[in-house]
Amino acid sequence: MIYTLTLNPSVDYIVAVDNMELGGLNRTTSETKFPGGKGINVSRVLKRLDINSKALGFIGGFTGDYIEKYLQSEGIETKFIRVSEDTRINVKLKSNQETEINGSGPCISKDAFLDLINQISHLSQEDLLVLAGSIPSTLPSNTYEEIVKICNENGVRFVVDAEGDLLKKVLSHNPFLIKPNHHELGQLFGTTVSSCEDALTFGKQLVEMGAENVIVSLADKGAVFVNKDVQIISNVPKGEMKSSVGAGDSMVAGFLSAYERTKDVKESFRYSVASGSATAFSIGLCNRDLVEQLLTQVNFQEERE
Ligand SMILES: Nc1ncnc2c1ncn2[C@@H]1O[C@H](COP(=O)(O)OP(=O)(O)OP(=O)(O)O)[C@@H](O)[C@H]1O
Ligand SMILES: O=P(O)(O)OC[C@@]1(O)O[C@H](CO)[C@@H](O)[C@@H]1O
Repeated sequence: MIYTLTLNPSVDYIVAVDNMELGGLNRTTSETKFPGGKGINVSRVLKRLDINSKALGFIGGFTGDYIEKYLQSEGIETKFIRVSEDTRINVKLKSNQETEINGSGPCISKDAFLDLINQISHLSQEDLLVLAGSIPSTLPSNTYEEIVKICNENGVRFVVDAEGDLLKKVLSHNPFLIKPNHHELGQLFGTTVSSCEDALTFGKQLVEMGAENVIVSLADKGAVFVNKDVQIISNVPKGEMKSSVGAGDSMVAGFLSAYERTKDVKESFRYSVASGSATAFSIGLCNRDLVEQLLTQVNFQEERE
């Protein structure tokens, strides 16, 4: 079973404003809301690609109720731990540019954290855990490391989609898959990554540091895949960009969905790119029809064994 863990879920409130004026009264031209948080997005896209998963994490209050009911209405199994404060609301503002305001999220008590550790301890070799997103400030900063150590003790494969130190510290524990974007990759190495060639160079280093499979996304510039056997540079499909929220998470879900079926990393990477772009071309997350339509536009420009 695939489990996704979202330590800090959100209700994503996506609003469009023409010519946003800071300090003035702005009125929306459209508004919509969805359950969010990176792991939850992975579960939602997996479901659309016909793969079941169970969503774990902390939720609270009316926003937490909204997320749980929404996921259940989509047929996604959940086993959230309740906390006393409300789950955060993240504002995604679409105007001349995309601007995001992410909340800091509820306080997580020691007991709630121990409940989570207990859940993770019950996963087994047949399971895969996706750890995605930021860690609430009330949890220790080594929370991901603590969780992946338990995974390794029990033979559970895990995927990490997180930034900076969170990602760096799990590398030596051998994640099955990581997916930094080019900014995050640059941050890790104290440099700027602006081309697919650069991304390949640093992606290879992440493999040497312990990651089994690495995808680096570079928004409209392409994407790269690296593991110990193969290095691939891919284009990304062309289309009308609607909202990039969840595009990276969709890449993780696209990869895992195809890997579950084929165990073929090249095919899984093609699905990953098509799923990322399908979400970028949608308000909300991608659907299966668009992913399959875009697959025909994913071309590997370079492939080295
Ligand atoms: N302008 C675009 N045109 C086509 N595809 C795009 C575009 N922007 C993003 N994508 C698709 O989305 C994927 C992920 O984009 P990006 O590199 O922005 O990841 P990210 O920063 O992790 O995303 P997120 O916004 O979810 O944090 C890309 O690999 C690509 O498939
Ligand atoms: O604050 P975090 O945990 O880093 O990111 C949370 C978030 O921005 O990531 C998702 C998109 O990837 C959104 O659904 C959500 O609002």
